[in-house]
Amino acid sequence: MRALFSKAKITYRQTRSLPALRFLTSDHVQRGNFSKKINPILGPDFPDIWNLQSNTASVLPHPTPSYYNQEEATVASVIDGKSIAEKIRSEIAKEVHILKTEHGKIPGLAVVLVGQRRDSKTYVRFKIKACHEVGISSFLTELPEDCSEGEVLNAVAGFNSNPAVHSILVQLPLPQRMNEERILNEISLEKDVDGFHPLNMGNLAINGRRPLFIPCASKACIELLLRSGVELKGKNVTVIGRSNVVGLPTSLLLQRHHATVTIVHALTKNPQNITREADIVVSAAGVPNLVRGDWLKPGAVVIDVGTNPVEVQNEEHDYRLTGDVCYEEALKVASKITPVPGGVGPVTIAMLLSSTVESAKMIYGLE
Ligand SMILES: Nc1nc2c(c(=O)[nH]1)N[C@@H](CN(C=O)c1ccc(C(=O)N[C@@H](CCC(=O)O)C(=O)O)cc1)CN2
Repeated sequence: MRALFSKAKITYRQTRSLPALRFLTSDHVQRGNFSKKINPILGPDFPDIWNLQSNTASVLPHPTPSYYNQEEATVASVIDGKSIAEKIRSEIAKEVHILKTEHGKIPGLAVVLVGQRRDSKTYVRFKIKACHEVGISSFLTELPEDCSEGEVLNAVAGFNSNPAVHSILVQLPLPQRMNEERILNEISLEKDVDGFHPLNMGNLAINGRRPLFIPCASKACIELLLRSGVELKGKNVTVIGRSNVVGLPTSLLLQRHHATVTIVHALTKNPQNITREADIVVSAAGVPNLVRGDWLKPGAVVIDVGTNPVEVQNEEHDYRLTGDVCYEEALKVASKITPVPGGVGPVTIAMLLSSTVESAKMIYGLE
C-alpha cells in the first residue's frame, strides 16, 4: 500500500491522517453555518441559479443573428465524441485482455445508485454496458429513494473491502436530504474513480501534486481537445459553471495544461462579454441553449458538457437532450464544436473505464 501512494505522490502519512481530515470537512463545514460564521474568508455558499432574463436562451428559436454574415459564414467541424470514445474503448479492451491473460487480473467497477431518476438510471446503464463491452467486471447496488444514509454508507463500505472492486462511484445527484460530502468521503481514496474525494480534488488543485483520480468529465474535455489537435498552452479558456463534478475540476485541469482560465458562473455579470474573449469555451452550466452564437469569438473551440432534457411534443419521445450551447448558432461561429448528444458524454464513460483499469493496475502494482 505504501508503494501505491508513493507512486501517486501522496504520502502514506497523508492517508493515515484521513480520519482527521474527514472530521474537519464533514463536521466543521457541514454543521450548519459554523464555518461560515467563524471564517468569512471562505465566503457564503450560494446555489448557482442562472438568471435567464439577461439573455434570450429561454425564447428559442430566434431570428438570424446579425453578428455573422450568412454568405461568408463557415461551418465549424464537429468533434465526434462517439467515434473518439469507440477508439478509446477498443484501446481499453486490449489492455483489459492483457491484464487477464498475462496477469490473471480483471478490473472491477462498482456503482451505487440511489432512487429512480430516469437520467441517473440511463447513465448507470451506459456505464455497466460499457464495462461489459471491454471486459471489466461491474457491480451494482441499487437502493430505493427512501433508503437511509446508513444503507448507502454500508454499500460503499462493502465495495471498499471487496478485492474484486478496484473503483467505486456513487451516482450523483443523491436525494437532497442526504449528506453527499459524508458519503463521497467514505469511498476509499484508492478506489475513488470519480476523483471527488477532497484529497484527490485537493491534489488536482496543487501544482506538482498528482491526484490518484481526475473527474471523468474533466478528463473527457481534455481528451477531446487533445485528440482534436487543439493547443491549450497560453490559450484563453472560459469555463461556464463551477460545479464540483465538472466546472471546478475542469478549470483546474486546464490550468495544469497552461491555459489561462476564466470561470463564469450564475452570478457573473455579463457572462457573454467574458465568454466572447475565449479561444476555447467549455460549458457545464446545465442550462439548455444558454450560450448563444453571439457569446462566441469567431473561430472559438466549443466543448459542450451540458446534457439537458428538454420537453418535446412528439409521438416517439417526451424529451430530447440539448446542450448548454445553442448548437445551430454556434456552428456558424466556432471552428470546432462537440454535439449533444454524441460529444462529451460518451468520452466521459470511456474515461471511467480507463480510470478503472488504471486503478486495478495501481492496486496490483502493475504500473
Ligand atoms: N458519480 C457521478 N455522477 C454523475 C457524473 C459523474 O461523472 N459521476 N456525471 C453526470 C452524469 N454522467 C455520468 O454519470 C453522464 C452524463 C451523460 C452521459 C452521456 O453519455 N450522454 C450521452 C447521451 C445520453 C442519453 O441519450 O440520455 C451523450 O451526451 O451523448 C454519460 C454520463 C452526473 N452525475
